[in-house]
Order: sequence, then C-alpha cells, then structure tokens
Amino acid sequence: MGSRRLASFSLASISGVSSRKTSMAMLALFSKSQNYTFLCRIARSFEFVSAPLYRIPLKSPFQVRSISTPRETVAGFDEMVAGTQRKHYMLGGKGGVGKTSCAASLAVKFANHGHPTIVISTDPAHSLSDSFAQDLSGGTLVPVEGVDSPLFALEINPEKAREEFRTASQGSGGGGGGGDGMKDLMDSMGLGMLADRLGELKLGELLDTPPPGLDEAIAISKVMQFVESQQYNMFTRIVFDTAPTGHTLRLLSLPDFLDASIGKMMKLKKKLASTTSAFKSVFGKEKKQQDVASDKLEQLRERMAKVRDLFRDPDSTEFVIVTIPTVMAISESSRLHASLRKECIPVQRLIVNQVLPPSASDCKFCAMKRKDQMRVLETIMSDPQLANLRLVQAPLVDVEIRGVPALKFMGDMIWK
Ligand SMILES: Nc1ncnc2c1ncn2[C@@H]1O[C@H](COP(=O)(O)OP(=O)(O)OP(=O)(O)O)[C@@H](O)[C@H]1O
Repeated sequence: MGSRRLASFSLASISGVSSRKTSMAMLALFSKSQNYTFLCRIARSFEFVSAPLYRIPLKSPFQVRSISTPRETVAGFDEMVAGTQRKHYMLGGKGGVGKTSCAASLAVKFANHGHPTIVISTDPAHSLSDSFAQDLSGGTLVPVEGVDSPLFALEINPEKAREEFRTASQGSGGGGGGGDGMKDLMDSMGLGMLADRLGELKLGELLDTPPPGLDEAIAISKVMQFVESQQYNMFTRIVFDTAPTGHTLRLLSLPDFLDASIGKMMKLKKKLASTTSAFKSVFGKEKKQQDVASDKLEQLRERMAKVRDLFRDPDSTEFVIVTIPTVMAISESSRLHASLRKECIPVQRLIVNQVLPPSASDCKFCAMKRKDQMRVLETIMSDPQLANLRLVQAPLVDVEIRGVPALKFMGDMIWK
C-alpha cells in the first residue's frame, strides 16, 4: 500500500512531461516489480520539467520515500475555492519563511478560479509590492494585471491607522498626552479618583508605547470596515499577508484586551458624564468634543469585537501557518498553533515552504541540507500541535518569485 502510494506520487510528478497513460503503465510495472531503482532511473531521465519561467526539479522515488509521510497531502484547493460566500485566509508564520509569496500566490489562484479577490498586507514591513513587482504602497486598492478575475492588492499603513486611533483616544481623555487636561479638570472637580481609575485602564500607556500587534489590529479593523461596505460586496476571497508570528499572536489577543479596556472606559465616562452634568453649561464645548471622540472609540471597539468574532468563525476564516523545514521554524509554528487554538482561531493547513528538491542530492552541501530538512519534516509527525494539520510541501525554486506569472507558477505548486 505504502509503496503504491509512493509510486503514484512520483508518477504524478512525471506526468507533467509524460502522458497519463504512460504513468499508469509505469505504475502497473512498478507494482509488479516493487523495484525502486527502476522508477528512480525513469525519474532521473526526466530530471527537470520545463516551466514557462522556472524549472521544477522532480522527486525521485527513493528521495520521495524519505520525505513522504502518511500525512503529506495536497492543500485541498477545491475545498478552498468552493462556494461564493466570502472567505478570509490569513497567512502567518515566522519572518522570511515565504508568507507573502504564499499569500500572493493564493490570491492569484483564487482570481484565476473566478473569485474577485483582495490581498492585503498588514505587515508593517510590507513586501507585497515586491512580490507582485508592482507599487502597492499608496494605502488604496490597486488592481493587479494578468489574472482572469478582478484582483486588488493593498498595503495598509498601520502607523497612519494608529495615529487616527491615538487622536481619537486623546480627544476622549482616555489617557496619554491628551488625558492630562482631563485629569486636571476632574481633579478640580474633586473627581481625581475616577481619573486615576481611567489611568489604570492603561489606554494612555497603550498609545504612548503601543504593544506590537496594535498597529495591525487597528489596521485590520479598518480593512474590515471598508471591505464590509456595499462597494466591495463583489469580493468573495480576502487574503491577508500578516506580520511575523510575534506580532500576529499579540494581534489575536488584542481585540479582547481593547474590547475590555475601551468598554470599561466608556462605562466610567458615562458615570462621569452624569456626575458632571451640573458643569455641562460651563464645559459644554469640551463635552461635545469628548462625545465625538467617545463615539469614535466606541465604533473602534465594536469593529474590534467584529474582527475577533470573524477570526473565530470557521465558516468564513482560516489561518494558514507557513513555515520552513528548520527546527527553529517548526518550533515556532508549533507555538503559533497552540496560541491560535487557545484563541479559537480555525487552522487546518501547514505549508512547509522552501523544501529542497531531490535533485539537490547532486551537490554535497545541498544533499546534507536536504537530509536535515527531511529529519525536521519527520518531527512534524510527532508534534502534538502540528501532527493533525494538513501538511503541504512547497519546493524551494531556483529563482526569486516575483510578478504574477511567477506567483501563478508557485500557486500551482502549493495550492492543489
Ligand atoms: N519556495 C520558494 N522558493 C524560492 N524562493 C522563495 C520561496 N518562497 C519564498 N521565496 C523567497 O524568499 C524571500 C522571502 O519571501 P517572502 O517575502 O514571501 O517571506 P515573508 O515570510 O513574507 O517575509 P517577511 O516576514 O519578511 O514578510 C523572497 O525573496 C521570496 O521570493
């Protein structure tokens, strides 16, 4: 059973250059002979499959055997592409593992399968422009050429989003620079204790030295607001290229944190408003400004809560972990998955990117490296956090992946 599976895997690779019929005949022969060397020879005779831009090295059965595990599987793209209900895919993982390339290639593939798609980078260090070889830095949706259905890309400016949030919060007297005036005012009214309690909510601290992930949380909430508008109804797939793991983890817990902080602050402010009603006529103007700011904060809180609920809805969202076959990256992915589970974020797929192809055995350094990678891949099977995910391997290709044709090529390798 195992050998038959290995053989069909190899033949599937070969079928890129030979006909399906030939593949079947070879499989039949192989099943009879149970001879790896035989298939190895055939595979080597097709050392490379020519692709429009790149070469994909083939897997020989011997080498496939060492990496093929019972769980190695395809991504299940049919499932991902099915249905016209809007779905969100968030790709995240350690820095530099290929999150942007995987996210961009997924967006291209969705668009080429009939889904009007938006791909959004929420990583403060954007590389979506580089990946599409197109300037996407303007903070607005930019159409991407060369795909079958509408595809728009956007790099959001988290700094700008945070600045807006800061302005709104300062105006509301929620702490930070703008909070001092409010505190003085409250002190003068004998309400210092309430002001202290507002301070305890740490919103000011949060804005003065924002924790990593806040930028992204605000940015995502802004994006959600705008993609929910009538104008963008037509988009049925939204792909997020998220910031490296640390940021993402904090981002995931932020909506709860902010929800609680802003919620508490609103309650206190309401209490304060009734206590100070006698002063309304004196401080009327200031009060009005504060109300506007409070409304803004309240809106942000509601949006954050929506984002949090959306992240947790398996019917509309999936977080795809991208990693590479190194011990450090796999350990980080394992921790990421544990945290995502804790936050009830749906995860089904693990992309192991930059796997050296079998042909790497031709060079001693690469052969060693590949052996190392294979050992790491095996550890995934015994990792309690990762063992149950769909494991998808993406080969390391010999050129940089830039531009739509390259992304299409990459997408066809990963998203099968
Ligand atoms: N399978 C692959 N084969 C060859 N090169 C790859 C592959 N995947 C990604 N790369 C290259 O690796 C580099 C980093 O990829 P990418 O920007 O997608 O990673 P990232 O995880 O988004 O990085 P960051 O965390 O810095 O945002 C890019 O030059 C990209 O072209």
